[in-house]
Amino acid sequence: MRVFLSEFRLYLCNHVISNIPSHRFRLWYYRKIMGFKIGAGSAIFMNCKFDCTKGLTIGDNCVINAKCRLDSRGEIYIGNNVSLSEEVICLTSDHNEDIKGIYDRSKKIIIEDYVWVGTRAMILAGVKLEKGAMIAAGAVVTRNVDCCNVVAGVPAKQINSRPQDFNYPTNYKRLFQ
Ligand SMILES: CC(=O)SCCNC(=O)CCNC(=O)[C@H](O)C(C)(C)COP(=O)(O)OP(=O)(O)OC[C@H]1O[C@@H](n2cnc3c(N)ncnc32)[C@H](O)[C@@H]1OP(=O)(O)O
Repeated sequence: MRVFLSEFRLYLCNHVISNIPSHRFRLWYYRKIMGFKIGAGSAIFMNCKFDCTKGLTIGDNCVINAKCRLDSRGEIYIGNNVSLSEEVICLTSDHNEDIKGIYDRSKKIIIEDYVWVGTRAMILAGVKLEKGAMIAAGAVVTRNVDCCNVVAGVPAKQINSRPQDFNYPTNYKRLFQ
């Protein structure tokens, strides 16, 4: 019964709640029913998917754009003023290839303040994106990214760096999105 209720809560989250065009209602469900910690002024746009309850912390004034997948089985920590573009994937769990059979392992993802992640980028388990890092569209990030570095490609490598100017607003909400 416990497993059924837990799976049903996740089903509702990913297939019903995520389709409701109300930021306020979705945030209520994510905070109260899913147990996510979400700061003031942050928004999670429609059709985002999650792999479990709890394990997700999002700071203030962040935007998680539509169709992102946040797998918080190994915990995801997101600081303040972070922007994840559409269809970004953060994966904290995989299988340990060194052991015969299938053995799950999970590692925490940390995304610090003012990080911007481009569309369809993928952040893998154990990665830390330091303050102000920028991830190009479509990058697969397998290693930590230093403060203000811009990385692109598969696997992601540094292509540039950006100025440490963090005095800009990052949060916004759009109707019916
Ligand atoms: C919040 C929102 O929803 S915003 C909407 C979402 N927008 C996006 O996802 C767009 C993300 N933007 C990008 O990916 C951009 O390419 C940026 C910001 C990462 C880099 O832009 P710039 O600094 O102008 O880089 P620039 O275009 O000069 O390219 C530098 C090099 O990196 C390469 N490069 C740039 N972007 C990428 C990419 N996504 N993947 C692979 N290589 C890339 C370029 O080909 C170039 O290589 P070269 O020097 O060998 O020719």
